[in-house]
Amino acid sequence: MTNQSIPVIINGAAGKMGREVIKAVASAPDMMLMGAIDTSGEHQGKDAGELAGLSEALEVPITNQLEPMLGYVAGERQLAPGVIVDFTHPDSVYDNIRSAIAYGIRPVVGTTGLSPEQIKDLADFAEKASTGCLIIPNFSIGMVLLQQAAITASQYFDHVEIIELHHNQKADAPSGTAIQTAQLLAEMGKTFNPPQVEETEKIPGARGSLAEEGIRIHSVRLPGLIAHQEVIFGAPGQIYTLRHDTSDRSCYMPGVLLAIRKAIQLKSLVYGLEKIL
Ligand SMILES: NC(=O)C1=CN([C@@H]2O[C@H](COP(=O)(O)OP(=O)(O)OC[C@H]3O[C@@H](n4cnc5c(N)ncnc54)[C@H](OP(=O)(O)O)[C@@H]3O)[C@@H](O)[C@H]2O)C=CC1
Ligand SMILES: O=C(O)C1=N[C@H](C(=O)O)C[C@H](O)C1
Repeated sequence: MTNQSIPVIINGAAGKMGREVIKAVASAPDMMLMGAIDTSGEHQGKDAGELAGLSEALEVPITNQLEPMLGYVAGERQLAPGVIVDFTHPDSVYDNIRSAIAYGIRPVVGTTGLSPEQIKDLADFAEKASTGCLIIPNFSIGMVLLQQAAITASQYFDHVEIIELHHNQKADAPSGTAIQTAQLLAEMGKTFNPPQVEETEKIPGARGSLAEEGIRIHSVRLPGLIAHQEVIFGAPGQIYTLRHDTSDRSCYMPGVLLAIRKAIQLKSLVYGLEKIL
């Protein structure tokens, strides 16, 4: 660790993703973990390293004091610019990002559930503050590749639906990844799924949620799942299915570390891992 190391705060440190990020940051030679924030009552004061399952303590206690931590890292002028990684909850992520930018700490955000209006507002705020901010709906390289394949396929198929499948602790639906995938296809400039018949939903929601440009998203929540997505294209006589499966949350860590390194170079908001690869 040197003064050139990137100071990192993890918000949501006691959660499923937060614990993975603790391990990843602790093993990155160019980063130092300076703070571990979590509102969960049962973990206050515990050592972040021990909570994440490391054999040695990191001497970084879990605390719920976000603003004092932002102020402390912002005040460490001899260090590189600070970064806060956010894997918390859709209800708090907007305020977390605004607070971090106000202190000049760069947010790297994995938490989903932000509305397009909130993302626009945050982009304006980051631009005015000349502060880097990354909002990444999915940090896995496999999902970026799936989305690129889907963009290619969408040039040749007019019919497509998305199925996303997640563990049943997930707060938001549809997933941030499915929404982003639909947005990327919608940017191709065509309307998908022209109606073939007049449909009636006998049970509301049977046909899933209607995202941009006629693309439907179906959300499955079950114990035993982690994070999975299918993009299914159909045409007369053929089906083309793209599928990504997460079997371990460590798959997100190369993307998280890349985003932390990128965040200190940026002066505005970037949305999507594909923009920094
Ligand atoms: N972009 C990506 O690649 C990925 C994104 N995600 C997203 O990340 C988010 C977190 O996922 P996951 O780790 O599975 O969720 P968890 O519920 O396991 O972890 C979230 C943690 O944050 C805590 N928390 C909640 N609110 C706050 C707050 N305001 N301030 C600080 N801590 C808070 C929770 O405490 P408590 O339990 O007490 O509420 C919990 O410990 C979700 O939005 C998920 O969709 C997940 C995986 C990959
Ligand atoms: O909650 C999760 O687990 C995940 N959330 C993100 C999303 O909503 O897309 C990313 C990944 O699917 C895992």
